[in-house]
Amino acid sequence: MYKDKSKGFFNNGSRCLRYLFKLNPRTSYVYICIAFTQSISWVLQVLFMQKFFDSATKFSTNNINFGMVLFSLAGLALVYLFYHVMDGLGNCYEEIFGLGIGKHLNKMIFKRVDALNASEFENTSRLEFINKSVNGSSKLIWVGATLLDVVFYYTTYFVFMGWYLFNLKPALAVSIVIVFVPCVISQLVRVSTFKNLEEMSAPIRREQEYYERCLTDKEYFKETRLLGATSFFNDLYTSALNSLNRIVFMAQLKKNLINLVLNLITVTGYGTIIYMLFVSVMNKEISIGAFAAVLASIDSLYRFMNKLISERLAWATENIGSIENFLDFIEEPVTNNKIIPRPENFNIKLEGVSFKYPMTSKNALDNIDLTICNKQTLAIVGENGSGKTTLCRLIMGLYSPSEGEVFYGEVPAEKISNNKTSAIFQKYRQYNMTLRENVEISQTEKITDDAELASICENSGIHLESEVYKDGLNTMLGRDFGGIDLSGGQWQRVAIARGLFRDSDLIILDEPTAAIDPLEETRLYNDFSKICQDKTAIMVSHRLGSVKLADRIIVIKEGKIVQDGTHDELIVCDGEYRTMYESQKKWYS
Ligand SMILES: Nc1ncnc2c1ncn2[C@@H]1O[C@H](COP(=O)(O)OP(=O)(O)OP(=O)(O)O)[C@@H](O)[C@H]1O
Repeated sequence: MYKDKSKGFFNNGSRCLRYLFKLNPRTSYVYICIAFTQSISWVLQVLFMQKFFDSATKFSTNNINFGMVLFSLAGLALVYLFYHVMDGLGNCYEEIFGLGIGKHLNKMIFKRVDALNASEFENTSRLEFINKSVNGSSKLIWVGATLLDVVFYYTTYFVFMGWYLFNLKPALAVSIVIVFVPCVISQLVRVSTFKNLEEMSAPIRREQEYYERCLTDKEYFKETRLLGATSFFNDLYTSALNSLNRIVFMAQLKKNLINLVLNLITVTGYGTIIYMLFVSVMNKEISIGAFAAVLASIDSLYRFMNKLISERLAWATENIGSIENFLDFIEEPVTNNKIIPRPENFNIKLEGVSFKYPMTSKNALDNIDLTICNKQTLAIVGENGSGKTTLCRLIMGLYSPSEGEVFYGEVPAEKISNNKTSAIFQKYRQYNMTLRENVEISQTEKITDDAELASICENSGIHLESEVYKDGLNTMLGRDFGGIDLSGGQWQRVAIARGLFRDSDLIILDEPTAAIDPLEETRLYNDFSKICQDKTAIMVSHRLGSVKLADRIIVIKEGKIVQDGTHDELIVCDGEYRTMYESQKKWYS
């Protein structure tokens, strides 16, 4: 949906390299120097090996003295040492290179994700694209490293070996082709086999992973056990696993049979090269040293080629697509720049606002006209799915209306910074951190003291003196790092404290008390009304007893406002509000 045509391997490869040099030029240049020097250390090994064998041969025919042999042996040893030092340095620098670029990439991706419009997360294909792009960020480093290696490491080595063999005997340069052809064929087979494998196995693997989650995931396993569905999921899991294994086995069999044939071709090629070398040395066309050096390097030549084509380039080809996603994502123009400062006192005005979720056909909100006065407390009520949460998100500027406009004063809400909006949602996060951190996270730069924090906790229904919070504000919450686990209602109070902690002129409470018992909820809403006196407050609740103190109540039905007034006004009208209130009255009497 977001990508009609791939930009191709070379185009994406050069984009990838541009980013490496842009993000951390020094690390990239050092990487190139090390790769080039590593390649030279291989080249030197071939030259010094020939030198050593030649001097040993000459010594045996009394043409040079033993000192010269020792000298060339020492040269060879030094070159080996140099090679191992460079190899170690190369391995170590690979890590540094990854970390050096990775930290900049992370910053870049966090910044880009932060600039996304919240409604983009509601579109499945957009969400899939974002996920793939985020995954592509780490791959960019290693595909970039592979491309640098191809140019500065592998090419240097192959060019030298081609030149060296050609100088010895032009026909020997053919050996490069002999090792190259089977590698390429094997790679082509591998790519097509594994592409098919991926296409066939991806849906089965997703199924299998899902059944595994149903059996083992923290969020599923209790209900799975309670339902007695363990063996049901076990059977589904095993059947998916068997299907997957069958497909993988057939693909592996095909790949290995083809590899076997190609290896036979390579062995035949080796035999030919050795025969050519033997004939050349017998005819005195090449020296014994050159014979030994070529013989020793043929194997490394094959390993080099195999690693380059079957591992490095194969991996790069497989992953270039996700890198393209990542780069496209990073380079997209950012549309939701909240650049206009927030006005001091403002009314919130919705003019003809409609909103439709991506990939749906019906408006979730339909032609809403509403003005919320500065410092007013507005309650939104209505049955499930009527549009309350959607309305809150539009008011906050998290979503842009499909039609109409939301204004803060005279300015569209989506253009205004929401640094002074606080929101407590029905689906809140449970952070595995201390109680203090869980609360302060809503405004980390705010300087506060324990007394203020304790009072916010108290207003949110967190009783610090209770047994639960043994270390007071420093009590670790959540099981992941050895903290205590709280009940749903207790976690909800922590989320409320988080929302109240943030300095705000607009606070939105979207059913933050659903897990709290009705009596406690009524108490909390009374407290909210006091706390929210100097700010605009929007509250959503299904329990009408809790919101009747609000300055104004609107009733939403099927995306439209059907009633608007105070509790006293609405209760005397024959309408939705009274019907809902009457049906709940028994809870409060
Ligand atoms: N992410 C989404 N994608 C598509 N449709 C959605 C999405 N979220 C909500 N909707 C639809 O929009 C409509 C309004 O949903 P909304 O969550 O605003 O209702 P609500 O009044 O807050 O419901 P509840 O009281 O159950 O929380 C519903 O019909 C719902 O199915």
